[in-house]
Amino acid sequence: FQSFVDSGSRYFSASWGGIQWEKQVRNSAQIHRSGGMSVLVTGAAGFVGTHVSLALKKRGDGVVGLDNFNNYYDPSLKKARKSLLNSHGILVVEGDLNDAKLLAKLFDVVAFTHVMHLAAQAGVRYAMENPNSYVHSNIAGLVTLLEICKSANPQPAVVWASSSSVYGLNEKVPFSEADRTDQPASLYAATKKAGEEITHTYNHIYGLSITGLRFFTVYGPWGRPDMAYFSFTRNILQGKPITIYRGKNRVDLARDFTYIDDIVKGCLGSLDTSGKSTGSGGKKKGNAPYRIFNLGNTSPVKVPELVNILERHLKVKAKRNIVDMPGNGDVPFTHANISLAQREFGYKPTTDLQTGLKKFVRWYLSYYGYNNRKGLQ
Ligand SMILES: NC(=O)c1ccc[n+]([C@@H]2O[C@H](COP(=O)([O-])OP(=O)(O)OC[C@H]3O[C@@H](n4cnc5c(N)ncnc54)[C@H](O)[C@@H]3O)[C@@H](O)[C@H]2O)c1
Ligand SMILES: O=C(O)[C@H]1O[C@H](OP(=O)(O)OP(=O)(O)OC[C@H]2O[C@@H](n3ccc(=O)[nH]c3=O)[C@H](O)[C@@H]2O)[C@H](O)[C@@H](O)[C@@H]1O
Repeated sequence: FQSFVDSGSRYFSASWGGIQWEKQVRNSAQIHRSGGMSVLVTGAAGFVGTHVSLALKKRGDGVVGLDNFNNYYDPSLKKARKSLLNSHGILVVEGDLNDAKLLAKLFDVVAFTHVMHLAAQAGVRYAMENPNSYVHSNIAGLVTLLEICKSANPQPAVVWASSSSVYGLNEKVPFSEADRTDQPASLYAATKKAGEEITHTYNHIYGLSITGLRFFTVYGPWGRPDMAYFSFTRNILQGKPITIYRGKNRVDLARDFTYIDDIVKGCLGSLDTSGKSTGSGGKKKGNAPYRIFNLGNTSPVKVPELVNILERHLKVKAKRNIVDMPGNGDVPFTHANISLAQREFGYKPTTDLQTGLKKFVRWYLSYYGYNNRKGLQ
């Protein structure tokens, strides 16, 4: 097959199909532990997708990845993550969520027990530049995927990434799952909130087991170059200034930065407790779980403090340019109440920002070849 799909910002082609391809898909989905699961991981070449795929494979679950390798940020980093996954026996199929034929084919080849849906247009501020990419991946792509899941026989359980940004202008802290989420501050947040409601209808009408995870600003090795901790590191090392946003009345912005390994544990815990979908072939036969969990660190840190920590690890002073928050969709602070996830599957983050950034910096220096330069070890 040759499929041509609109990935939001460009057209590209991806080859799939054929006996050889099907064999590769089946091999990758093979389960190597009793009671294991076969998981379709969307966004597998992304930051979180790579880590979750590796963790699933490591414990003996079958994993097939899907990613469109779009150019929102450097696709060569996505290709490098794909190579890492390949070296662990994980196939990443190149294709778009909106390619219903490809998705149907994947479900023909493998009876996936679970879908870990992480593919999305991420990033809060980019929504002002390219709003349609959010509609394409986070709304249209989500519906295409759910349509396939609903009709699959057996139906998989779906665990997917929502976002802490759904709390929007909510001022009650810490953020709890029962709090208001009807005042989004960005189109990104609005599409994630829409995702929570769209998935609810598929749970209600078709009996799909749904778990939405509200991740709080995730960071770590193999991370996303568009995020502050990553772009600050790049600029500090290159001697370029960094821009630090400041809130109303000169109040520092703060985030509940959460280390990737803690997020991975939360994803696996969610998959393990997701229960079963109850429908088959598009018909509901009983009620299935619909759950939403915060996955944060419960320990917010101000952005200037994030920069202090990076300076210490990099042993380089940042050139700080402090400006008022430009009304670009950012919220002033985030802070997760994680008691629900703690109760349901023992979620307990263990990595503080200092420790997590050390691991990130070590990876960054090695990946970008800084290790042989003086003063950076
Ligand atoms: N990293 C965070 O801080 C954070 C916080 C909250 C929520 N999230 C959510 O978690 C998920 C993973 O985020 P991430 O940080 O790994 O982002 P990421 O951009 O690194 O990963 C997403 C991957 O999805 C792929 N993708 C995008 N649109 C696609 C489409 N239409 N079809 C197929 N593939 C597509 C991209 O190529 C990318 O590799 C996303 O849903 C994101 O919105 C992330
Ligand atoms: O938790 C979430 O739901 C969101 O977390 C991050 O969004 P954000 O918290 O904005 O993460 P960064 O882009 O890394 O920004 C972190 C902080 O640094 C600030 N910042 C960012 C960029 C910059 O140049 N300067 C700056 O001060 C931001 O205002 C924010 O307070 C991810 O980018 C989103 O995809 C995700 O959905």
